[in-house]
Amino acid sequence: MADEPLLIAENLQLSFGPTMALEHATAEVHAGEVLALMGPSGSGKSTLLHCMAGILMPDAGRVTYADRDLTAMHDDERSALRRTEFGFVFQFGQLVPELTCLENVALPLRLGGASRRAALRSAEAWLERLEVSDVAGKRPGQASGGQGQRVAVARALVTRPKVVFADEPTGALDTVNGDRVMQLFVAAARDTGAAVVLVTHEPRVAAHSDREAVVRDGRVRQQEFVR
Ligand SMILES: Nc1ncnc2c1ncn2[C@@H]1O[C@H](COP(=O)(O)OP(=O)(O)OP(=O)(O)O)[C@@H](O)[C@H]1O
Repeated sequence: MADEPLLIAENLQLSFGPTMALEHATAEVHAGEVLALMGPSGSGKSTLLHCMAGILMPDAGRVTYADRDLTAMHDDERSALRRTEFGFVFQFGQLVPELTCLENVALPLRLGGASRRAALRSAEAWLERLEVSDVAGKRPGQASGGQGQRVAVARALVTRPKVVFADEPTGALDTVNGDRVMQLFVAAARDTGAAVVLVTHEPRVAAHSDREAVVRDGRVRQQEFVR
């Protein structure tokens, strides 16, 4: 693990009207590390993840990625950085329903300028790695929840992002399927060297991480090493 954190959130504050979602929240993740953000419902986990990913802008505080201040960038620059350096996995996959699973995984590469052939070849390899080659030609609606989440993981990793953000990635799955998705997800992320920032309520999901940070009342109350 590198000494310097890859991504640092410092003293973030963010209010939604009267609701103080983040109050001096501080967290960091190193390259290749899996960080789990735990904590009760409404404590600010998702808001913190969205700020770390440059999707939400804090009212105060700073997010630094590879020595670049995300909070000081123009929107275009931040969007470009999200597209090229970050990957995302959410609870319900958010795959494009009209495309096949294979086309869904190829899409980020196509948007990045890859040829159709190269993108599909790479997507095929990722589906195989996530053990869902059998749904390649199916639309997401024809795949099971667990298969859909594996496809979503493949789509998030296909561009080899430096950081993958996952918000309750197995929240809609049963324990067995959820565990398998987490195993495959974390193993694949470790292979590519990606850092993972993961929001979860479930200790068994967090058990796949290297480190846990507990979010309470908009602050990161405690960080502990799982391994
Ligand atoms: N877009 C929004 N508009 C208004 N309030 C919001 C918005 N997003 C979050 N909040 C509020 O901010 C607080 C933190 O929400 P957040 O979703 O970050 O918590 P969480 O820990 O991820 O919760 P959960 O585990 O239930 O998803 C909550 O009080 C929530 O109601």
